[in-house]
Amino acid sequence: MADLLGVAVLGAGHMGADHIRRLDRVVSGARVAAVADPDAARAREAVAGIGTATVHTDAQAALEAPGVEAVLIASPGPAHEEALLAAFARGLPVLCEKPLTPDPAGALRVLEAEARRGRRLAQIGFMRRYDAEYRGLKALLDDGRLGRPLMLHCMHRNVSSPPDFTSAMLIDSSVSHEIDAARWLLGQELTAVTVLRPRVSSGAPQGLQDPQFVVFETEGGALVDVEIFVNCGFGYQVRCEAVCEAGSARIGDDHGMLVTARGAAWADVPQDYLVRFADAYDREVQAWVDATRRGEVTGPTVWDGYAASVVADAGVRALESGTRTAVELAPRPDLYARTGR
Ligand SMILES: NC(=O)C1=CN([C@@H]2O[C@H](COP(=O)(O)OP(=O)(O)OC[C@H]3O[C@@H](n4cnc5c(N)ncnc54)[C@H](O)[C@@H]3O)[C@@H](O)[C@H]2O)C=CC1
Ligand SMILES: O=C1[C@@H](O)[C@H](O)[C@@H](O)[C@H](O)[C@H]1O
Repeated sequence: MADLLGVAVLGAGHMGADHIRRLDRVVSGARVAAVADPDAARAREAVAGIGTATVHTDAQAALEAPGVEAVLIASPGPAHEEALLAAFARGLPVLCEKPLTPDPAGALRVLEAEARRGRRLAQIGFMRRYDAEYRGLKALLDDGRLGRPLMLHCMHRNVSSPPDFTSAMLIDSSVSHEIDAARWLLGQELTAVTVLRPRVSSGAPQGLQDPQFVVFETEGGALVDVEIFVNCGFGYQVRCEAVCEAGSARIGDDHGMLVTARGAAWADVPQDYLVRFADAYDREVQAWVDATRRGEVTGPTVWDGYAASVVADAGVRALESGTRTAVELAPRPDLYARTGR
């Protein structure tokens, strides 16, 4: 366990650069061995000062670089399938940012490739499972004190969306987190989705259906509603309230310090996910490094990533058609044993 795990990071943009900093300065047991980004200047900037990292414009070259033992994929979603399959072919353990792939067909190919190998290689980057508040809520629901969960009311707001963000991406990029969180919290698959279109905010870029109101049905008969609003302008806010038979529990109101003075009260509101979920990303990457060094793979599975892609795809079709859309999952391979209620 003395040697540091050599990690190749694919993609040195917003998330990739943050994970490179995290691997270099926050988590223990790992080092950045290589980075790949078609934008070489961005890759060089992300590893400035990290003497051990080689820089590549091609992902394959980074996987083959000296000292690479594991891969962190932080390239855009459409590049994930190729990177995952290349890592699997080399037997390299992977932490792959969400989404597994944006399309269900690609996600199924990745699922089948891992299942064919007969052992897990990839952890999917659904970091909310490592957030202290989400973990507290999960523990409370699992211990049964509140009775059976009936509904989840979720809220997901971003200050602004990146350029080129589409109406579909509100679901397959942003709501993908609620899809995974709901499946995990409830221990149930999502079976159908309906998307309602509130009036569009004047703060939304031309042509973007923002906000949206998404309703999921679960196999156990619970309902999950999600307000997704990615150009709210005022803060990064993620909340979830579980309403159960014998009580309710809500997370996401934690503002740190609340100041009261002169007849008013105020608190800082985080402006983006890198602040709100900083601890969750740190725990996620540390857990991945620790498990990899033990020769294990833990955390969200490729099945979880596949299910999220299928549900999100049904959500995008529901947005387009305006009708309730059923979710159809492929049979679950034995490799991904079912857990939860
Ligand atoms: N877990 C979370 O909360 C978040 C996850 N993400 C996910 O992280 C991934 C990256 O998102 P961002 O960093 O925001 O995007 P970004 O656009 O800031 O960066 C992506 C980088 O990947 C590079 N790239 C493009 N094709 C590549 C390839 N084939 N191989 C290697 N690099 C390639 C681009 O040049 C760019 O530098 C996405 O999957 C996104 O969904 C993004 C934001 C938050
Ligand atoms: O994953 C993320 C982004 O890709 C997505 O675009 C944002 O809406 C989410 O808040 C963030 O966590």
